[in-house]
Amino acid sequence: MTRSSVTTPPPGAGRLQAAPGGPAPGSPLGSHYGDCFGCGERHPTGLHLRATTPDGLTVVAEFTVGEAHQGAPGLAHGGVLAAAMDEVIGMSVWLFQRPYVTGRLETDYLAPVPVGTTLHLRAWCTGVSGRKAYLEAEGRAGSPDGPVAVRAAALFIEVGMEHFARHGDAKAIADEHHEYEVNP
Ligand SMILES: CCCCCCCC/C=C\CCCCCCCC(=O)SCCNC(=O)CCNC(=O)[C@H](O)C(C)(C)COP(=O)(O)OP(=O)(O)OC[C@H]1O[C@@H](n2cnc3c(N)ncnc32)[C@H](O)[C@@H]1OP(=O)(O)O
Repeated sequence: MTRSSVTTPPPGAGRLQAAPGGPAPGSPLGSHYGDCFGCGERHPTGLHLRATTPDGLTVVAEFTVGEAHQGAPGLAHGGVLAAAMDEVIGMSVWLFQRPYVTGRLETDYLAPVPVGTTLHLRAWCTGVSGRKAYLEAEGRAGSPDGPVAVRAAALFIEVGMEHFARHGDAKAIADEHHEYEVNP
């Protein structure tokens, strides 16, 4: 992965620790919002990512490229592939058990991805420093050990739940997140 200094953990960055109350190895990771383009089950043309954590420290998910995801005829749009990487990395909020948002996302495109291809996505954390989390992801075509078609490196920033209330739809978030106080 070609990554910048912004997405490279600084010396002394900590490792991701399994958070108390976090998902057990083998657990499915839920959708954070039903209308989310990445993971929402209600979204008509979204990516419909369904993720699990094999070990409590990484996220795996699948995304099948559909007609609604094209850029060039018959091929996935690069922005849609970036969204898939953003989403599988973003699913790590369940591992951290804290809300994070994308600060920076860097993407390498290694091969075109035809409509109908299932991308096997995996994301992992390379370091944590204060509010900053450094994460990487890859998408392999056809099977979990298929050729890597997309890679990404990201800087995610921890926010409070009030971030979503202040900038977004507080009621929609509260309706789906009874476990958190959205507007403290
Ligand atoms: C069990 C858990 C439960 C979770 C439940 C969640 C439910 C809620 C629903 C949803 C979840 C999330 C959905 C996931 C979807 C996939 C992820 C996305 O697509 S997220 C959307 C796209 N991203 C944004 O919209 C961010 C927009 N940006 C911002 O809001 C701000 O810029 C923010 C919060 C990122 C930072 O703003 P500041 O004011 O809080 O903090 P400052 O001081 O600016 O930054 C903190 C540190 O980070 C660095 N930083 C921030 N952005 C950077 C950047 N782009 N490049 C380099 N450094 C950056 C800064 O330099 C600073 O570093 P120094 O502490 O000084 O060392």
